[in-house]
Amino acid sequence: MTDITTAQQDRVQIFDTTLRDGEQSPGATMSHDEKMEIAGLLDEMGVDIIEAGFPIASEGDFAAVSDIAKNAKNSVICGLARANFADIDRAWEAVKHAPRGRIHTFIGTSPLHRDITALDQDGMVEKIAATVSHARNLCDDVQWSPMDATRTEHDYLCRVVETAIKCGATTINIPDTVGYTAPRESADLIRMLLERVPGAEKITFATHCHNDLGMATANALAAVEAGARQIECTINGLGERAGNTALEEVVMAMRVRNDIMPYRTGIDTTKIMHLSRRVSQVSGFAVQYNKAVVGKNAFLHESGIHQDGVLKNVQTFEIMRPEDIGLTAKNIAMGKHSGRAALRAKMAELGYDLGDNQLKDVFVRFKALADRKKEVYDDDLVALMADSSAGDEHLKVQKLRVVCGTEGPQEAELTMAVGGEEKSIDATGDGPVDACFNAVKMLYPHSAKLDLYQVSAVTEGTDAQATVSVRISRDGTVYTGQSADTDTVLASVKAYVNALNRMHAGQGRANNSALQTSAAG
Ligand SMILES: CC(=O)SCCNC(=O)CCNC(=O)[C@H](O)C(C)(C)COP(=O)(O)OP(=O)(O)OC[C@H]1O[C@@H](n2cnc3c(N)ncnc32)[C@H](O)[C@@H]1OP(=O)(O)O
Ligand SMILES: CC(C)C(=O)C(=O)O
Repeated sequence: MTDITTAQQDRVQIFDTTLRDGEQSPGATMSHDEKMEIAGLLDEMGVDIIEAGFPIASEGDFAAVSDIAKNAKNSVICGLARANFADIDRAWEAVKHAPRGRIHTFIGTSPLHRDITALDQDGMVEKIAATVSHARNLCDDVQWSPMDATRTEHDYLCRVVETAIKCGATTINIPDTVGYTAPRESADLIRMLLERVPGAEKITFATHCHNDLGMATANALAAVEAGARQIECTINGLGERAGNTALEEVVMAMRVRNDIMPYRTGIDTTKIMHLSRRVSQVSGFAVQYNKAVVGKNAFLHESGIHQDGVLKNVQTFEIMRPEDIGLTAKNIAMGKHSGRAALRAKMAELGYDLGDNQLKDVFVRFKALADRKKEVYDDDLVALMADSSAGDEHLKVQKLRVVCGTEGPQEAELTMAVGGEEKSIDATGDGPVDACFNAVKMLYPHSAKLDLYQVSAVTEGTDAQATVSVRISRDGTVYTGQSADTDTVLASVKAYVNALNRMHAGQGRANNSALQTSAAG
């Protein structure tokens, strides 16, 4: 017979905040549709709680959280709120549509944050009592966070946590807001709260770590060992500054080292790779090659001794099986002679369930790519999917010819459909990309500013595809575009046009422009 108490004690809830804290990374904007897609994938993967946004922040955030709540299947949908009634009411308005909704309210409790909100210790306790009670009157599932908990005096932290529990909080999250703590201290803090706070045994403690000193994963796991039973994390560790605890890292650590960390999650780990790729694509944040679990090199072996070992027994240099995170065995080689059945099967391996119409479109583009490239790798196909665009776009690149080289100025001849009307222009610039962007702007005059232009090679070789991310902004709203092609200049123009199409369709996000501080002053 299963020991139910032990089983429950071993279960760690995964709270994903890619769509809230992750999206707070400067520049990591996601459109409404992209958020819906990512939330659907997180729900399917078995994430227990999805923090879908900060509903009072903007109409766009409110709409995203409401729509995600309406479409939720298994996950609890959570909205963030500051310690005031207006934020809490707005969060409830958004999450109440979910089969299970949660309000997450917070306030900074450390001396630095008490100064900012101009509250003394007693005043803050009163505010916490009033706001947590208000949230609990609206919703049965209330999470409360003392922001900057790891720099809050212990006695005061115990007092505020006790207040929140008494007023109805069901989860208490202990954030290491600035990535300041270290593993032993992270564990000691949770242990101290469990020992000292009356009622602590009735609620779930959560851990929310940032990676400023590279310790977010270690700190989260240490908190779990001490009794926390919810980890807050993001896909690829996306998040403010150096990011949050990476979901894939904590989940795989508990799975691979279950001998010393005997905890369970509800995550279907085979969905990790697909989510990692999609979040990277939609946020425009590339995953570093040597990133734990999901980096391009995580299962690659180049040096002879390692290759020899892996060939004789893969466990010599691999502690996880690639298929456990959804990296498929490459037994279907894709090339110009492949047909639709193989493409559909390969795409399914990569996590894309293609309907008949989508397969038709992707197949045409796959064949065009296979004609230009000797081998079509999995990453090429993923890039091809990122390049999928709707047929009814306002701007469409039709023809492009570029002259570049040592004899400047570089020139671009561009033909583009603008609202269905074909237009052509010649333009010059400082380099081929500049010439092309100038041509686009002459055919479609606009006042948007180019904030980011980023190119990365998808695979190796001179025939590799380039993926290009472009970010533009206008009147405080940010629009992103992506494209991939073996022709880097064409990929650049298509990514730019993709961002402009989103601007035309009003699919942007308010720009909480990043403040940057520098040690140099
Ligand atoms: C650690 C974290 O990740 S916390 C979440 C951070 N995320 C974000 O801030 C993203 C979304 N934020 C936004 O869109 C905006 O900041 C808004 C809409 C929430 C607020 O915008 P504004 O009203 O213009 O306020 P602004 O951003 O300038 O300042 C924040 C205000 O909230 C107050 N505040 C901050 N945290 C809290 C809190 N937990 N409870 C109550 N008040 C708070 C600040 O003291 C400040 O108040 P003030 O305007 O009276 O000085
Ligand atoms: C809102 C809180 C939980 C937060 O994001 C932090 O403190 O980092």
